[in-house]
Amino acid sequence: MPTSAASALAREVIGPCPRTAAPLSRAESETLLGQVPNWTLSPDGTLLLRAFVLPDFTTAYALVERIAALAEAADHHPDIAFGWGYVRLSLQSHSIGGLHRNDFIMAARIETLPH
Ligand SMILES: C[C@H](O)[C@H](O)[C@H]1CNC2=NC(N)=NC(=O)C2=N1
Repeated sequence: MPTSAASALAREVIGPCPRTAAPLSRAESETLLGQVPNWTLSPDGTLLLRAFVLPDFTTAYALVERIAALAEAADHHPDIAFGWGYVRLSLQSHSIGGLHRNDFIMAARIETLPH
């Protein structure tokens, strides 16, 4: 179950991310991670990562489809790798080469999906 903090984050609006916006600092990202505890930061702090372990290929693909629909609705898209029994996600705000609050909102929305 998502935490209530994750649910609140999931309801925030994903807004524009100007190229001039500063990426979140590691400290800011670590604070937001508290609201999406299944996610981790890449070592350089520029990516927000999540791995799902699933029973088989069809279940993994079904989750990918749900994530893709959410991403299209939000116009904010994770990189997705999947195969038999796994889905791996990587989020970044490409225009700034790092993390923005939008990435954490998207992560929280993904946590609301059944899996
Ligand atoms: C024009 C369009 O809004 C942008 O290319 C969007 C699309 N989806 C995106 N997804 C992600 N994860 N980061 C982005 O910077 C991004 N930019």
